[in-house]
Order: sequence, then structure tokens, then C-alpha cells
Amino acid sequence: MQGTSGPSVKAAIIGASGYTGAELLRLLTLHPLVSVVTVTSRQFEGKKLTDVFPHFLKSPFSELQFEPYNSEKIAKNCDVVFCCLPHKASFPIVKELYTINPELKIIDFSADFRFKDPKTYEEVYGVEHSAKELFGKATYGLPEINREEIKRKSIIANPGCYPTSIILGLYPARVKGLIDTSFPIIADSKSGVTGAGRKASLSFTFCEVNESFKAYGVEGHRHAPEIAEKLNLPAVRFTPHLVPMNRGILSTIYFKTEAKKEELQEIYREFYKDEYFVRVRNSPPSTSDVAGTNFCDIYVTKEESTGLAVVISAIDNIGKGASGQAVQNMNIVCGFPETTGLELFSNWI
Ligand SMILES: NC(=O)C1=CN([C@@H]2O[C@H](COP(=O)(O)OP(=O)(O)OC[C@H]3O[C@@H](n4cnc5c(N)ncnc54)[C@H](OP(=O)(O)O)[C@@H]3O)[C@@H](O)[C@H]2O)C=CC1
Ligand SMILES: CC(=O)N[C@@H](CCC(=O)OP(=O)(O)O)C(=O)O
Repeated sequence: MQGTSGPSVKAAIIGASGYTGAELLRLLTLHPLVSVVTVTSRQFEGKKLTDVFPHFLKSPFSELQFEPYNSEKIAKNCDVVFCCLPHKASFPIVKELYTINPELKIIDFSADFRFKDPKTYEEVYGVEHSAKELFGKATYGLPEINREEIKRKSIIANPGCYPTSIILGLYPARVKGLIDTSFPIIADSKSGVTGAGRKASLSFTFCEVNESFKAYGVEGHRHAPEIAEKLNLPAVRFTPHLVPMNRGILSTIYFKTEAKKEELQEIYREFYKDEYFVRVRNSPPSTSDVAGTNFCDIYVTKEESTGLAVVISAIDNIGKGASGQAVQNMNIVCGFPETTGLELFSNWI
């Protein structure tokens, strides 16, 4: 880490031309302790950041230029690297950076180090993992359930956006043994279109998405095993949906429980009382309550006639679901107050 006056940490963002990279830059404009020194992109190599993203004119990063990825330069000049690349593209880069500089703190947005065992990754993602030896250096970056591990590790595997909303929505009940696991646990999630990334693809063009709403991944989505592993459950029935909005995930989660509604509500409130980024609500949240923020808003209730608890969990997929969570993780690994740069509230309207 650098000196004590002004920004103390130098950061690089690899894959900064995508949605999570751009959101991360936006959040870091407000971070007093971080200076972004390198942003990489293949398509925009050599272009000024503000030619691609004019909304950063007059920001602290307005002089940055997109560079090609250079492992030596990044690993030797930076303290923290945010790797905003797709799955499978990420692990070779994480391996290269870690090999050059094992002191580096690497926050990986992809799924490449999210599972406990590389075998599970290979089964779910259908590709061989060629950096298996790094799993011991990596941990799952969901601070509310794994903060102490995050402090000790070099590679932080930022969770998937859907798993963030669902795991936080189920965790208190699971930890307290209130979920009757002899019945299926059902999570039905709706995501904004930024969840699919910025790359051009027919299914995400305006007319394909606007004024419509569809389920996908119905036969099985790669996030279901991630959710099940982190909650130590054999399975979770997960169905994602794409909704015509830019940002946000709303998950509706059902589980069977003997607990009464008031007991559940009290347990959730107590469980998250010291977690700044989880707000246990008195009414069902909407995605607009959390847009642009690092909050996860949760409402829990119970229907006595069916014995089902219903949890509604809202996040911004590129906030708490990706870039906000990455800043939270960086704050933890760098020893900064966890909320630094993240005390932001939604535009709401
Ligand atoms: N969007 C979301 O809501 C969330 C995303 N994530 C994860 O974060 C990561 C980034 O997602 P997102 O920003 O949405 O994706 P985008 O597609 O918007 O951006 C990814 C960036 O990575 C670069 N890139 C793509 N392929 C490669 C490659 N093979 N090698 C090197 N660079 C590459 C591209 O830049 P260029 O072509 O200019 O080099 C691109 O800008 C992914 O792993 C995603 O799964 C996690 C949680 C939520
Ligand atoms: C709407 C949409 O397409 N969403 C993505 C999830 C994005 C995400 O956060 O997940 P990862 O980090 O694991 O990619 C999907 O279903 O694949």
C-alpha cells in the first residue's frame, strides 16, 4: 500500500469497458482511499476513458486511457486488481497476476473461484480449470456470511448477482435451522438486462426485451449449485426471469417452516442488525429502492395456511450484485471501514 496522504491504494480494472467495470469506476469516483491507475479493454485500447464513457468527464478518472492488458505492469504497480471478465477468461489472468505478485489483492467478478472445489466448477461450467492450485488462496466474497475469511485471502471470488440476493434472503433462517429441508426451497428471481453484460446479442436488443417478460434457464441455471453450496443445501429450485429494466434483481423465495411469522421477522432483524448493507424491511422492497446502491433489502413473512415462509429480496445486480460488493470486499481486504465510498442511496425515481 502507498503513503497515508491522499489515496492509499492503487487499483487496476481489467475489462473496464463492460457494465460492471463502468459501475465500479462510478463507485470509485467517491472512494477517498483508492486511485484507479489502469483500465484495460481490447476493443477500446488506446482510447480515452471519456471518449467511451463521456459521463466520466470531470471525474477523478477523466485522464485515464484504455490500455491493453499487461500482467507485469499491473501486478507490479498495483495493490488491488478488479477482474471484470467473463467466466473462463478470468482464471488464466488471475493465475498470471498472482504468480507475478502473490501480495496482490485480486477481486474476481467471474465464477471461476466461487466454488469450494474446482471439480464442482468444472461440472457446472463445462470447462477444465487450469488454476486449481489457487483455490486455497481464494474465498467467496459475500461479506455478510464470510467476512473473516475474506480478511485472510488474496483472491476474492465476488458472488453471482442472483446468489447474492437469494443467499442473503435465506441465510438467517438456514443458520437458525428454521428451514424444513424435507420440502423444496423455491427461488424465483427477476433481473434487469444489465445482468447479461454489455456485449451485443440478439436476445438482449431493445425490441426483444422491451414490453415483455420471460423465464430462462428453466431446466437448470449455473447459479443454482452456487446457491446450494453456500447454504449447505442439497438443492434449490431456482428460476431466473428477464424483465425490461436496466438494473435490479427481485427474488421471491419460499420455504417450509414451523416458525411463526413474528418469530421469523424478529430473527431476520436481529441477524442483520449490525450489517449496514442489509436492510430488513417492514414491507416488500422494490428494485428502485436499491438501484445504484450496495443495499440488499429484505422482507420476510409467513403464510400459516400453507406453512410457507416468503422472503422478498431486492438488490441492484451491478451494485450489491457485483461492483458495490467488490468495493465492499476491497474495503475489507485493505482494512478500510467497510462502508467507505458506498454510503449511497437510490435515485428511487
Ligand atoms: N452484469 C452483472 O449484473 C453481473 C456480472 N457479473 C460478472 O462480472 C463479470 C463482468 O460482467 P459484465 O461487466 O456484465 O460483462 P460485460 O460483457 O459488460 O463486460 C466484460 C468485459 O470483459 C472484456 N472481455 C470479454 N471477453 C474477454 C476475454 N475473453 N478476454 C479478455 N477480456 C474480455 C470486454 O472488454 P473488451 O472486449 O473491451 O476487452 C468486456 O467489456 C462477468 O464474469 C459476469 O458474469 C457478476 C455479477 C453481476
Ligand atoms: C440477466 C442475465 O443474463 N443474468 C446472468 C447472470 C449474471 C451474473 O451475475 O452472474 P455471473 O456473475 O455468475 O455471470 C445470467 O443469467 O447468466
